[in-house]
Amino acid sequence: MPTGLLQHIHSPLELRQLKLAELHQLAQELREFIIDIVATKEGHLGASLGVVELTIALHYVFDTPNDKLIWDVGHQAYGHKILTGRKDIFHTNRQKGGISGFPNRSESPYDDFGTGHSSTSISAILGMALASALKGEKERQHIAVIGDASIASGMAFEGLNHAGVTTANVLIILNDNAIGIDPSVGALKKYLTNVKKGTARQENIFEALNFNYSGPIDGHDLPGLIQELERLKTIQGPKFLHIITTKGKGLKKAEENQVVYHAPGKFDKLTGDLLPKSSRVEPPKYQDVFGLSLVELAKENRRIVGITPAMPTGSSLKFMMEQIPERAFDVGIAEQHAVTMAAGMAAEGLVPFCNIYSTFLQRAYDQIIHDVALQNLAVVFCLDRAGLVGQDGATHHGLYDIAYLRCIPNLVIFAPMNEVELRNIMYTAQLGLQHPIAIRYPRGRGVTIDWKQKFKAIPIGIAQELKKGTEIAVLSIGHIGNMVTQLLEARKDASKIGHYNMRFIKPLDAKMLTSILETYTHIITIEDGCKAGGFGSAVLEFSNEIGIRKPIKIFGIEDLFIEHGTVEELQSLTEIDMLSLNNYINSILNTD
Ligand SMILES: Cc1ncc(C[n+]2csc(CCOP(=O)(O)OP(=O)(O)O)c2C)c(N)n1
Ligand SMILES: CC(=O)[C@@H](O)[C@H](O)COP(=O)(O)O
Ligand SMILES: [Mg+2]
Repeated sequence: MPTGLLQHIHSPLELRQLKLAELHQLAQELREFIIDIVATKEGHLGASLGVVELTIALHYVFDTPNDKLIWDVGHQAYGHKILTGRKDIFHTNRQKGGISGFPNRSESPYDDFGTGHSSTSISAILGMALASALKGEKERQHIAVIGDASIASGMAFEGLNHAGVTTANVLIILNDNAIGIDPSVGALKKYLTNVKKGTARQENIFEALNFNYSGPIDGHDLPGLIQELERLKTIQGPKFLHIITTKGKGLKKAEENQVVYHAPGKFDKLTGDLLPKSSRVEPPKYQDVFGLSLVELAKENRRIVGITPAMPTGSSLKFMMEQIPERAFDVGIAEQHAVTMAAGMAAEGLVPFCNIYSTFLQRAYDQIIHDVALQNLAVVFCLDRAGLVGQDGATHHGLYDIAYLRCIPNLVIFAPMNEVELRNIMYTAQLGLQHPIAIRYPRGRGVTIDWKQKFKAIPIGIAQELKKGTEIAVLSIGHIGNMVTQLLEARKDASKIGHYNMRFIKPLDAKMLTSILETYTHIITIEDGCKAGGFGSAVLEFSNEIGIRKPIKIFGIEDLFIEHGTVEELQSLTEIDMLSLNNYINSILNTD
């Protein structure tokens, strides 16, 4: 429980009663409180620690929630949540049934706009400012806080480009800590560094875009920040404040290792030391199987290139960036650019492995269709974090990729059941595939300790019969198939149940599916993706088309957004878990 000044703050109203001289103490208490909770409950640490002073200053100066405030990405909004009435429930952050790790309109009137994906804040705040103007609410202030990595994204530029020719009352605050999750990249990063050093040769970009620019100023100097925000409050039209902060500020370890402490897991709140992980030998993370296998393949095949939009660590493309830097590209938070750049490379005969989290690829949909699939360019999409991702929740689950990709002509879609299949499909994809391919795999670990086996090609469109049965066929796609295997191993009547690892969502294995539909009385499909338009849907369509109709039960995610929790909790909530599958099988076989 917080003590001191923080214990009395239940909303910004109480914050505004404090004297300026007391705010420094409040900042210290807020930092300690964030560290205290995140140390045991986990979450995004560095970004929130870096904006403690800014958060206090914004709620001190502006009339929130009447004035509008948007946090880009929203992973830095822990202080905001704590100061706006959620201090007592902050320990439920990212837990099932608890508050979200990101701003969420349904959670608080202070969360003006839901975020999670980056670079949306400028467009959203401009929309709100234009709406205020149309409604005659002339006094209302509109503020967006955006990081240096997020502002480099195309969508942020689109917002700036428009805002600059309006008279909208917006204040864009660039929180420049020179890092995203990994170090920021690109020409804009260089430009911002030059501005900070006073050596920028060009006219100020933001002034050129018609913003009233101020800064750079020290984002940890509370009195200075407050003074500047008070001044900007009196200026009408588009304004831009550039502040410099340190990610992880106030926890030495987090300042020193900003990549790890972006989201460090559990740590000692006093020393900052990460808590030791289990010493058990575990299967590798899928992301590492991708990253390490890509290096192996790229050493043999010089046409292979790797691409990540700002996730070298999360995707493990960092291994290739370290070992073969000339062929591995971090393009910044620029999913659309990443996809079209991959298309360009494929057009020139390279084999681009474009690794994008399933949820972030949503942003590059037209690029997949128009730039890749329509021209049948052999880009290899590696979709990490496909399926339920856990505590990041609704903004980050990768539940839609099967549905949004399945309708695109030319595209092959594959989901590995384990690490060996991931390696083998990567191997297959660089052998001269004539089509683009999407390979979807989940967050977390696989199932195979001995995963580094010799590469073997996987024939395109061929599924795998894992086990024959007599009555029910379970058709699984991807990693969730391991849960089916486990269940069948535990059932005494397993001889009645067949299990098929379908591997390809597209093209479906028509021969095997036909034989399954002819042989079994009941079909079950299971996937960690949305039901609508998903893998089960594809099986239903197929059965309808060939005119062999059997009862087909689809296990997948209903037409609802799924909040946060552990993956296991969410699987059970969405009934794609072992118990639900077991119960359904019992209901068919009349057993319990
Ligand atoms: C569209 C999109 N792509 C990637 C991400 C993953 N991501 C989350 S935070 C982040 C870095 C943000 O850096 P910055 O804007 O500088 O904020 P900071 O963490 O430094 O406060 C990235 C790449 C995302 N949330 N949204
Ligand atoms: C805020 C954000 O979008 C990322 O930090 C995301 O939480 C990363 O997810 P992983 O932990 O799965 O890499
Ligand atoms: Mg940053």
